[in-house]
Amino acid sequence: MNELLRVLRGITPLKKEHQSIEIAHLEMDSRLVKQGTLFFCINGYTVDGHDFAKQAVEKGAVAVVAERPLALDVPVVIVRDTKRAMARLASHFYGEPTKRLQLIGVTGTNGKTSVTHILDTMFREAGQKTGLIGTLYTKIGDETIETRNTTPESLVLQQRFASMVNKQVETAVMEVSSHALHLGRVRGCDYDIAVFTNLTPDHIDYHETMERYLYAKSLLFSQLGNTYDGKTAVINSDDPASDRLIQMTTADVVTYGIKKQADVYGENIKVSAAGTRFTLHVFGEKTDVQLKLIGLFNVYNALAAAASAYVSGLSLSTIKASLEKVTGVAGRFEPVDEGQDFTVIVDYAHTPDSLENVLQTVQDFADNDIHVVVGCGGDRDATKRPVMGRIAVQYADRTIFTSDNPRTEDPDAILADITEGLDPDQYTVIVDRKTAIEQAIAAANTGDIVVIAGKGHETYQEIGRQRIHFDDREVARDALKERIQ
Ligand SMILES: CC(=O)N[C@H]1[C@@H](OP(=O)(O)OP(=O)(O)OC[C@H]2O[C@@H](n3ccc(=O)[nH]c3=O)[C@H](O)[C@@H]2O)O[C@H](CO)[C@@H](O)[C@@H]1O[C@H](C)C(=O)N[C@@H](C)C(=O)N[C@H](CCC(=O)O)C(=O)O
Ligand SMILES: Nc1ncnc2c1ncn2[C@@H]1O[C@H](COP(=O)(O)OP(=O)(O)OP(=O)(O)O)[C@@H](O)[C@H]1O
Ligand SMILES: N[C@H](CCC[C@H](N)C(=O)O)C(=O)O
Ligand SMILES: [Mg+2]
Repeated sequence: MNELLRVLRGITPLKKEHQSIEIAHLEMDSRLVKQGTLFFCINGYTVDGHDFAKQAVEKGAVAVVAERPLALDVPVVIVRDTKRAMARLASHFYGEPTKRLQLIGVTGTNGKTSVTHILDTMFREAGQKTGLIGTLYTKIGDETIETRNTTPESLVLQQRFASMVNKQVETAVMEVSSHALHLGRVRGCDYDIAVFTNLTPDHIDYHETMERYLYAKSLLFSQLGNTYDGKTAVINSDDPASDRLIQMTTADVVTYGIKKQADVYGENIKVSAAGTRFTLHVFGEKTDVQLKLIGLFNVYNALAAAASAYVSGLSLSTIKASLEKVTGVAGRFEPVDEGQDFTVIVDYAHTPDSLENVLQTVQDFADNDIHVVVGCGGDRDATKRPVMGRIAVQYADRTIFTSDNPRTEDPDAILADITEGLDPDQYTVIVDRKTAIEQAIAAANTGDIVVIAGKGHETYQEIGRQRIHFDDREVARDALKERIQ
């Protein structure tokens, strides 16, 4: 244990008889403790991990890291911040795995899942074994592991990276949420490339102001390092936050965009229902690209990925080939097709900006009416609700407001926030999401587009503290079959 703890500064030296204690595992959840574990007491939002230290010891913890003295039969190492100590010890315990991989972190309000998947396709196309950590899952090569958070806690992260190193992964791509940055989950991650997609209102419940939200995002760029050692920040120069983020890092900066001058840019963009065409310019070279992905926002995602891949040494021909190969990510602009004569799209838009982007895209090629089914999650940023309400009715010919994941909030109260200030003639409220989707599909005519927004890939609905099975795509498919019969 002495060897492990030596990386921590400012702790009381271990007693001699404790120095040789063998640490076989690190754990922050008492329920998962095994014999030989070093247990970290984390004071969380719901409970205080210090209250579970005794249980951890009963289950086999041989030492505990805590923020205050605890009466236990095992040594208690006192630190100022257990989360910080946990990140430090985890990266050391697992052999600093991120120094042995190319690590790319992607942050921003929207597009993280999309960009990480495009990058994953690119590195695979280049013949590399890849790892991916994000909203949908963690992937190591072709093995998929379920995850609860978009960006897991440091302990889990370092363990996953170690597993990637063991399995000869060369490049790992991960989504880095603002929560993770603020809570220090990614301390100890040695990023080679940090990517910024965009910053628009979301998570104000957590960060309180846009300024603090931006500050949290900027931590990824300050974390890139203070030395000129081949690290690169890849920044969307069309986003107003770009200057601030560029200032936060001394790493090399590569910009991408469409509107302003950038190192990597797209032009001649043509969006259609079949895909998106554009000319990709990368540091003076150019090539035409035919994306299967739809929408201007996906050009941004493609540019972010292209710039990062190019920086890491992939050729323009590999970049082009993989961009053309990328199919949609689950729940992102995902069509549900049962042979009907109108279009149904399930999309994870759960922020004002993403909803507007998706509806704008749909409007650009819609021949007939646009129907939208949308709601907002409970126990989450309430300020986005009326804004999303206004956006929906602005673009749609027929809007049904419904429940997303109400969680512990009253669904009617969430819907009242969404519809605040709207003309009641512009929308219908159907609290039950299944009924809302069924009605939207029943009302669609030839050539219409039905957008079901907010839950994308999610296969559950959280009502109260319960999670029930729910999948927008399944419900839509059943409704389509019913209609066709
Ligand atoms: C607000 C928040 O971020 N909460 C995270 C936090 O939970 P918490 O603070 O409530 O934890 P807690 O239940 O109080 O437990 C405290 C400690 O006691 C321990 N414990 C608890 C019970 C027990 O019996 N024994 C025990 O030892 C726990 O293991 C933990 O170490 O720590 C957990 C473990 O890391 C996270 O899973 C959890 O994320 C929850 C699920 C969450 O919803 N987080 C959201 C806000 C979030 O982080 N979202 C971003 C994506 C956002 C986006 O961009 O879309 C993400 O990265 O996922
Ligand atoms: N670059 C972009 N700009 C704006 N909107 C986007 C962009 N890319 C995707 N979107 C929209 O945002 C939704 C979420 O996209 P994606 O899952 O890639 O983002 P994310 O940042 O991973 O989100 P989350 O923070 O919830 O994990 C998509 O379904 C689409 O509607
Ligand atoms: N990671 C996002 C996902 C939101 C998805 C939406 N369906 C909701 O439940 O609000 C969040 O936790 O804010
Ligand atoms: Mg995501």
